[in-house]
Amino acid sequence: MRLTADAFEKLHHVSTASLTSELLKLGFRNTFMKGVHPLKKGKSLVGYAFTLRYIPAREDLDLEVDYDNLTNPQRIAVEKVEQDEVLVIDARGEVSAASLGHILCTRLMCRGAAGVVTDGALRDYPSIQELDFATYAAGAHGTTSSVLHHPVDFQVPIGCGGVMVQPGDVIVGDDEGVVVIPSQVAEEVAHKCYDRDRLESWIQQKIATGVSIINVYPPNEETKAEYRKWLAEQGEKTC
Ligand SMILES: O=C([O-])CC(=O)C(=O)O
Ligand SMILES: [Mg+2]
Repeated sequence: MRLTADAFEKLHHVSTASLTSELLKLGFRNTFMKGVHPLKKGKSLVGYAFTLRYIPAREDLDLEVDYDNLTNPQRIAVEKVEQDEVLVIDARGEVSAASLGHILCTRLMCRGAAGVVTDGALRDYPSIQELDFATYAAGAHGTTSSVLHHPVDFQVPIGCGGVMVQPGDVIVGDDEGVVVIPSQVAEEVAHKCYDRDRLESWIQQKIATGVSIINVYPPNEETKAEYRKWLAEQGEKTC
């Protein structure tokens, strides 16, 4: 299920914190990945999950140093990720070897991918930071993936940072971290969250002038009316 262009764009302008609150209202409590951080601050991420699952490596199967692009699920996945998709890797939170590195990130960027998210590590970390590409990881490690990880399949449900990710779920990242939005609610959540963030930034500006949180955060009917008036003055349609 794909988002409207409007909803996709709005998700670039909402915070992951706000998204977790909107998802909580719908009953989703576990949506924010633990321990997964942006390599590049100020680069937001919005895209559709393309999942890749790693299991622990074993010496008889994972001794390859020259990965076979035709048989290795990691390499096959990299050549399948499409425009606006995010490669989300289940690395079991293991950061003692990389999930992938600079060249594979570059290939994904050139394929039009929106970004890479792993709950493991990335290698070539300083070079990846130089790319104009949204990348999120739990750490940096110079060692190649096959020492620790056996890529086993892709486009299956996975866990990443302690959160379930289904292929096609909407992934949103900001400087705080990464949120997973179940695809069936993503359109609704995008619009509600955008409206919520506008209201909250108006409230924050009001609180910064020294007024009490009482009746303002959360807003009572009077404060809501004041906000609607302000929105109308901005020439915006009210929500
Ligand atoms: O061999 C690897 O782990 C991948 C790698 O360094 C890269 O993508 O640049
Ligand atoms: Mg490399």
